[in-house]
Amino acid sequence: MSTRRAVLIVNLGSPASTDPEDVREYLEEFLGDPRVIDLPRWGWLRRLLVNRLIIPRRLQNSSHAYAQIWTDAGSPLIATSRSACEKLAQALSSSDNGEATTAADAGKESGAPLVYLAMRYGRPSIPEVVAQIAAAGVEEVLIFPQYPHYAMSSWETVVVRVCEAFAALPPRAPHAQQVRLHCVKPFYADSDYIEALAQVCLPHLSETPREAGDHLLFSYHGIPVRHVGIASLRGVTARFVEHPLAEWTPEIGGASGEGGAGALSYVAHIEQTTARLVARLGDAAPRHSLAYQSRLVGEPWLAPYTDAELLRLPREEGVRRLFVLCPAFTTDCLETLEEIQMQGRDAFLGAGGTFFKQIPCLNDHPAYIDFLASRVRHWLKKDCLK
Ligand SMILES: C=CC1=C(C)c2cc3[nH]c(cc4nc(cc5[nH]c(cc1n2)c(C)c5CCC(=O)O)C(CCC(=O)O)=C4C)c(C)c3C=C
Ligand SMILES: [Fe+2]
Ligand SMILES: [Fe+2]
Repeated sequence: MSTRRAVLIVNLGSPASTDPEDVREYLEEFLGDPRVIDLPRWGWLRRLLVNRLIIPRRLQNSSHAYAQIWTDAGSPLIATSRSACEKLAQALSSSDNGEATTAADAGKESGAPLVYLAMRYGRPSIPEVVAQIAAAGVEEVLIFPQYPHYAMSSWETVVVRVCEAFAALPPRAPHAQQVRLHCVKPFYADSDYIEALAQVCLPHLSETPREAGDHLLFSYHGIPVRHVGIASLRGVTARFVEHPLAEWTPEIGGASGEGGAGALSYVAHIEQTTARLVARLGDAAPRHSLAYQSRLVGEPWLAPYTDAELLRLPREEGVRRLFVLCPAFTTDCLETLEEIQMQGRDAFLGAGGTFFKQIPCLNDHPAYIDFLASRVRHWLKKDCLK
């Protein structure tokens, strides 16, 4: 009998609704994650700071921002992630490696890998989806965090939470103790990922004739400067030693550079994505620069800041027409649809710009589905850890 396999796609997640109480619950889970807000070290003091100071100050603005982007299908991030999962399952089912089915078809017997979707915060939660995976008798799981770049607050917290959820399954859960976990590493330089970005960008860049003041801004989600190079294995149990984090342990905390000492550097990953995409776009890309968005107050975050750049570029660099690409987000979400597409556009046009285009994220674009399917096929061929 063939091994039962599943792919677990994990994205960040959204509140259940734009109601301030749902947004509060979501932010409490998100900002209560010690890999997101890691100071102060004492849990009780951190919870006090997050729940009594940070969240009350953000709640009204966050709920309003979510209301601006909410659709009939709910959160764009969740709806788009669902669509990408369905398309991935379809793509795999037409491949040579057997058929894949979405988790909704799990009752039907087949040797095919199942495709599951979970959110790091909110629902469908990682523990509930992990319980479904165990109940389906799955023996091998490919964790696929939807983050191209390593950060403790994104890729790592997803992987650790999945490991914790498997470890917490009751011992009698079917196959709970035998499930083998593998994981897709941050894919910042993967040629299929870069190609997918190029396929999304090119039509937008060529939509209008090129002009002298054109500029392409790469806007990545920021993190506190202090987080660069931090990685923590807390929560990854010895049972999951096949996990690539174990393979990377000696490299954690190193300097920048690919593959060697800086394998977990967010900034090194971002520079690689930018350089490779610019090389791929060639003459199709106008002048470009890089900035970091979505910072919280309280300590220095990676700079330059996108909001400041949106004012500086027209005022000091003579930029008139701006394209903004956000490659840290695989799915359009609050940070692209509201912060860039709404607030960013207003700021840039108000500062003298004449044209503003937010290039969509990869979402469920066929080239992104090709990339997802290609990573899964590598795993099915058992060479995912090479
Ligand atoms: C792309 C990777 C992400 C990293 C790294 C990241 C780090 C990080 N984020 C916060 C605080 C917030 N982020 C918020 C929204 C948000 N963040 C990401 C991705 C990354 N965050 C996404 C995809 C989203 C959008 C979710 C959606 O529902 O559409 C928010 C909530 C919105 C708000 O109130 O502004 C907060 C807060 C920190 C502190 C951090 C690293 C330390
Ligand atoms: Fe964030
Ligand atoms: Fe934001």
